[in-house]
Amino acid sequence: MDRIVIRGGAKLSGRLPISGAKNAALTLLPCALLTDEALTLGNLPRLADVDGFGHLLNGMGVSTAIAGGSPDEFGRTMTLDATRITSTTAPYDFVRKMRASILVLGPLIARMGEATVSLPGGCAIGNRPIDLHLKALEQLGAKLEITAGYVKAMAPDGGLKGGRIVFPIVSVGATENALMAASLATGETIIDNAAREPEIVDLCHCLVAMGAEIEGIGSERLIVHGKPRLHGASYRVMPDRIEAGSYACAAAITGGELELVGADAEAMGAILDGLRETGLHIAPTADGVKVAADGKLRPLTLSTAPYPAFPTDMQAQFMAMLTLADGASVLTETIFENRYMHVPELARMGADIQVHGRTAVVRGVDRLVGAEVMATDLRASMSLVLAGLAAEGETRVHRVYHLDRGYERLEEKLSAVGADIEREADS
Ligand SMILES: CC(=O)N[C@H]1[C@@H](OP(=O)(O)OP(=O)(O)OC[C@H]2O[C@@H](n3ccc(=O)[nH]c3=O)[C@H](O)[C@@H]2O)O[C@H](CO)[C@@H](O)[C@@H]1O
Ligand SMILES: C=C(OP(=O)(O)O)C(=O)O
Repeated sequence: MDRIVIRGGAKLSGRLPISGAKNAALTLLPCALLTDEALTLGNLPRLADVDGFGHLLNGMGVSTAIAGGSPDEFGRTMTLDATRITSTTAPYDFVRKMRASILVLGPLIARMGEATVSLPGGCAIGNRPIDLHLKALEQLGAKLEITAGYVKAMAPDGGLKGGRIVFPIVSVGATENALMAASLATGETIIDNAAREPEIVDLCHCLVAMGAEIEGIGSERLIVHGKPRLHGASYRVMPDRIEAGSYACAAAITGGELELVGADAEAMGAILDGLRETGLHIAPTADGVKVAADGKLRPLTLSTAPYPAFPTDMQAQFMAMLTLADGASVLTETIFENRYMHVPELARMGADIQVHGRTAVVRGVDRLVGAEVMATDLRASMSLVLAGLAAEGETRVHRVYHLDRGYERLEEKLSAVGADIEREADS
């Protein structure tokens, strides 16, 4: 299995391109199932999850053609054609590797009247049930049956009907499934307590480009006027705010300066606020956002919560950065119950972190020391890379496949701005 080897200590500086957003891509790809015309998605990041989703759709009879994308370019354009859907099943093997596979459920039942999708089960960061996805689809008239680890969903005669969905807690994925299904349902659907993440806004804009009618985009109440059919469209995936935030942390932890080319500052509100609080200078540029460290990092207190608050997907990277701050930081994780798997690994590099339930107290230390560390999930992996960039000596991050789910050619991007980092393959 590949490893990432980092010799820490280099200050990063230069221009670093930001890829299309993984979490937007993973909800735009299943939109292809909503129409018998072609959907072309540009700026798709080259990630294991995007490839995996393409293969899942191929298994359903969707053809995928990739245009452009020479090996030295970032991003690709994919045209997906779901003229004939030949299977409405998402098998266990896909869903267990990529939870976002559950996002085929809404589109399939809306267009085909049926879907059989493996239950995803838990994962390294928590339990992650899908009850809210299922309840939302029931509000649109779907009949559900759970057998042998699969959820089998059927639409009533005449298809899904608009309804009222009130989410008891904010869920990104359940809001996405509800939006896609409601776009092809008969009549009006009101979704209350909808997630407001920028990736949801991206999904709404793509659905509108396909002929959907949605009111309240970006708010917690979405009103969808269902259409009998949607048509093809061309849509460009938004920039990845989590990737951009992660590389901003890389500039901060190495005392460097980076221009994040293509980053969208507007979508990064709470992330940039947090970075500013640590003392990082942040300025918009014509091409993106420039971030520059200025002396010792200041500690901070933050809590993860749904957008527009601080995202759980940035908690591990901030924690790595704050291990070298001048004082004690307090981080509280409110979204996933088990998202501190990086703590013992950071501790092996000299970090001083105490976890009490959902809260972690990070006391800044003077230095980190390189070590062999094990990545447990995507953002935990990035936190170890960040620590490695600042640590004395060599860090080897094992189980790199997690990083390949969410960071397009990480070692290439980082070495181009001065990091001493390489991928070591098994001989
Ligand atoms: C592919 C993608 O976009 N993944 C993101 C998405 O995941 P995902 O869509 O899975 O996350 P959710 O927003 O649904 O999860 C939020 C919380 O709701 C709970 N929940 C969710 C669904 C449900 O049916 N029942 C339930 O109890 C979850 O366990 C969690 O505690 O949003 C998360 C929260 O911003 C991010 O960390 C993930 O990177
Ligand atoms: C948790 C994440 O993704 P997923 O929902 O795809 O597991 C993430 O991107 O940090």
